[in-house]
Amino acid sequence: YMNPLKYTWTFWYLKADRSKYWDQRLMRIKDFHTVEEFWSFIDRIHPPSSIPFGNDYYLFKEGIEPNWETCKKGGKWVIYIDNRLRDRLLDAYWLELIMGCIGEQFGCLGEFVGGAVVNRRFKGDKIALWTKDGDNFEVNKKIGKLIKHLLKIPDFEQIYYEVHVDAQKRNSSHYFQKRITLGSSRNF
Ligand SMILES: CN(C)c1nc(=O)c2c([nH]1)N([C@@H]1O[C@H](COP(=O)(O)OP(=O)(O)O)[C@@H](O)[C@H]1O)CN2C
Repeated sequence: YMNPLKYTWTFWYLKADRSKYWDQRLMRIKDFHTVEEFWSFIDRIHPPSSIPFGNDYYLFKEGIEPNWETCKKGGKWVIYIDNRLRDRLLDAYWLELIMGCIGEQFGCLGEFVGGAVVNRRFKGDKIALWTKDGDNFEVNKKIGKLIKHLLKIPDFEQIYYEVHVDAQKRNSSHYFQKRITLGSSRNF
């Protein structure tokens, strides 16, 4: 007897390939309806720490494509992984976050969750949780606190919320627009 998931989740993979447009590089890989299906897949693929730089993993609810167009009203909590700690933290954070998603650890706030992302980047890896309503400060703040709890991120470590509208506008002049910051700044 298989354990059904509350939602169906879809795994996407994005390969770094400068010769293709971004949306042509995003590949839908597999849907999961049960816990067993999900873990047998996750156990078989490379962990984030061993995929090439420039590649991404996405685990999103079925029907929600992991792109700004589909999620235009939304935003994302971003966790920047310190390069010195990437070998220890990247895989651990990713597993905690995807377990939190499929395991409905966000409780009634789960309906606001779109999915989880890991960006493998030479300059520094990132993990993100996309939420559906970029302007719902209360909900997003509660979700941010749950992320820190689930991933056991120390209080002083900062995580940031950015809305996709700002991410789209970002270029050399714009920096990451921190709509919400959770965590006390290091320099007290
Ligand atoms: C429909 N469409 C084009 C489009 N639709 C999208 O939804 C979308 C993009 N483009 N993205 C492109 O990737 C670059 C890196 O973002 P990054 O988040 O990987 O972060 P890095 O700067 O590589 O660390 C973004 O600057 C953007 O060019 C990202 N993205 C989500």
